[in-house]
Amino acid sequence: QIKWKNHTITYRIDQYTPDLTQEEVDTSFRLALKIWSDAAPLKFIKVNHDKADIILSFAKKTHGDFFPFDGPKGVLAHAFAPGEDMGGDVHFDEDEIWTMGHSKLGYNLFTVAAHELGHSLGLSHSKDPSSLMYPNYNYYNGAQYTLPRDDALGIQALYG
Ligand SMILES: CC(C)C[C@H](C(=O)NO)C(=O)N[C@@H](CC(N)=O)C(=O)NCc1cccc(N)c1
Ligand SMILES: [Ca+2]
Ligand SMILES: [Zn+2]
Ligand SMILES: [Zn+2]
Repeated sequence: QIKWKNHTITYRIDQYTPDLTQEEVDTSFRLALKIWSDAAPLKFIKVNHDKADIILSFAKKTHGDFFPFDGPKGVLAHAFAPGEDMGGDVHFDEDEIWTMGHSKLGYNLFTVAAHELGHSLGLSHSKDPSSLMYPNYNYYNGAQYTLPRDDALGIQALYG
């Protein structure tokens, strides 16, 4: 199983989005990480300039890996499974409109980040339509969100 050996995992935010304030992006990511550290013995530490396991950034179209983004809609973000270098990194498609609340127009950053970080931790897609790791986007409110059972079982199987 591909997973992080060390349960203390560092993360760094390299590129922000003009759609939200830096504070809103930091909060969305912190809440998304908390979903997972509440379900398994994991500790996330934010670093600013040092080496980090998980690097989060926003990018458009071709952006330095073999998975160029596709403009508005379609692919919203992608994440690499645990490992060295790009392993664990998360890229968000800057051509999407990133939101804090629930707006018809854009995509909720917390929700997408929570899903992507599942991949960064070693989870793949789930067939359970109610799960966070289900392939298609469903909005979840970060403030009162609890991880669905299928995802909790998944993360426990890796790090429990
Ligand atoms: C083949 C992959 C690169 C697709 C890509 C994905 O799954 N990234 O993790 C993705 O952006 N999928 C879209 C599919 C779509 N456009 O509905 C998505 O919403 N993924 C993020 C997401 C967010 C929240 C919940 C769930 N279940 C999925
Ligand atoms: Ca897109
Ligand atoms: Zn990428
Ligand atoms: Zn996914």
